Amino acid sequence: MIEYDTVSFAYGDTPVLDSVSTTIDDGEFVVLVGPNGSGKTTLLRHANGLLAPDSGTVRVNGRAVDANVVAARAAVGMVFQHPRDQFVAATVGSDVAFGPENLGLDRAEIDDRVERALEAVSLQARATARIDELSGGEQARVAIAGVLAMEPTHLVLDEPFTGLDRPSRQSVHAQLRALSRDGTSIVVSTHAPGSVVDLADRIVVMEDGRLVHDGTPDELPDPSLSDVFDAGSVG
Ligand SMILES: Nc1ncnc2c1ncn2[C@@H]1O[C@H](COP(=O)(O)OP(=O)(O)OP(=O)(O)O)[C@@H](O)[C@H]1O
Repeated sequence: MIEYDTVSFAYGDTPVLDSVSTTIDDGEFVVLVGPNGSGKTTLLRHANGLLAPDSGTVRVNGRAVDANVVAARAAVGMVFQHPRDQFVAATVGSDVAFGPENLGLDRAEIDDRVERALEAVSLQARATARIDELSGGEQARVAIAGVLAMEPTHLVLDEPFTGLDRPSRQSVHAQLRALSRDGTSIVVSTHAPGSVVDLADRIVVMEDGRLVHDGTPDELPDPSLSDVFDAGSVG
């Protein structure tokens, strides 16, 4: 469970988060929607201690993130906006192995994790492929596999559909749906919700650093949110 309790944050003199409270339950699929600059990335980066609140608290599995950043990072896997920036190796398998290798696991356990992570994103046949030869959708799935190999209980994806064509998006959607069914909680941020909303248990809408809507997809559309939902539809 990830709990945001009245979290406020500013970059220097620029306030970005204004007393944000919401909880992501275990196994829940949450879509975080908001225009560019509304504070989505800033909010997500608090979930594993990349940023710390000026006031309020973020807890992961009941423990304050700033009291144990290592535990929060183990529990919350993050896929950033441009997966390409996240790769550290030339081939799929070696990139996915990088995280578990840094945990100091033995080789058999590393190989096992890589196999399971690639299977979870249906890329087991591409383990020896060069990452720069993959499609955008396959690269997004490799980034997800790299995080899954760390065996997080929560997966947080910041604008994972940017630059993906429709088949690639559908493929990533399918993988996220499967992971969610297997019990991983998932948070996807997007400025252009589109069809990812169909996967969500809950939609959280941000505007200017505040949560302006937090509810099930059935509770949408709220006419006051039409600007957000008209902003685009790529997700
Ligand atoms: N490192 C930083 N230093 C100063 N201001 C920042 C920094 N990162 C983000 N901001 C500002 O904070 C505000 C919120 O940015 P944030 O990236 O969290 O929003 P977002 O909703 O994720 O938008 P986007 O989809 O464009 O990433 C914006 O006004 C942005 O310019």
